[in-house]
Amino acid sequence: MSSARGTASEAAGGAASGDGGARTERLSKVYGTGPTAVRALDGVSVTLPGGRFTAIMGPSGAGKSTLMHCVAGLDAPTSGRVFVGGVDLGALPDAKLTRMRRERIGFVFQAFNLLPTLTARDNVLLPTTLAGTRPDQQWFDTVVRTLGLGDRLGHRPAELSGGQQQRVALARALITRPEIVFADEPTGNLDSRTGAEVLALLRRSVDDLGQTVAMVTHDPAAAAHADSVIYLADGRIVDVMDAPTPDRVLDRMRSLGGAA
Ligand SMILES: Nc1ncnc2c1ncn2[C@@H]1O[C@H](COP(=O)(O)OP(=O)(O)OP(=O)(O)O)[C@@H](O)[C@H]1O
Repeated sequence: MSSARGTASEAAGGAASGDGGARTERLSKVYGTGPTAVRALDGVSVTLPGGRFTAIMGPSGAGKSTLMHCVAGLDAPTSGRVFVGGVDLGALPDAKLTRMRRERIGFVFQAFNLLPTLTARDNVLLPTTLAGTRPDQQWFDTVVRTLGLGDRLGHRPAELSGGQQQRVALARALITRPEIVFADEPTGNLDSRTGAEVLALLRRSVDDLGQTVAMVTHDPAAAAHADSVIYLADGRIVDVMDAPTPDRVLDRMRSLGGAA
């Protein structure tokens, strides 16, 4: 299965992309009050289209983490709305929001965040264990095969390389077939070759498994694995680039003053 690739205007929030993925409407987030208040997001309307891989870039303090946390339901916006899979997060009572986060949103972090006492298999299955649901064995097998984890399932995290640990974390994020997977600097702790492998697997989860991925990164080479790149500066979207290449991303980052 191959993903349909949309256009820049879709990625920027123009055209509807069905109920898959996530989108925001005039999202604002202000931290604090009075003269010291910080407007981290300033009216951001963006679509993270279903079945696509979107990178989020921008200089330090641009609002990337805040955007990701608001769309993932980890932080409440000051104003505006967030939809994940067509569901308005702001309209959900706390218990339903928690369930939504657990079952319909996947996370991959720079620090892997695996439980050290559990095997790779039990780490992957943790979201279903916590939810008290039965894992879909066929999907589990597909994810494990796609990510090349078949012969590592009995290992604990300390017995795995960094790249293998990140693959377990990605499998865990995918096990519930979430509406969207958020990856926050997922290659930040990996050497460049292992990082490239993990990025290729994120890419494959979109192309072969039909998943939706949004990744925050400072790395132009990482962003070039995405279908499109959204650039934030001072809490606003300042550009969207389709079919990014490392050179084009680097040029754009330089012009925004955020090149590493
Ligand atoms: N909890 C908070 N309280 C106050 N200000 C905050 C808080 N979190 C973030 N900010 C501010 O909001 C702005 C956006 O921060 P955010 O972490 O979203 O940026 P970022 O683009 O992810 O940066 P980086 O690339 O450095 O991680 C910054 O000015 C930051 O200082």
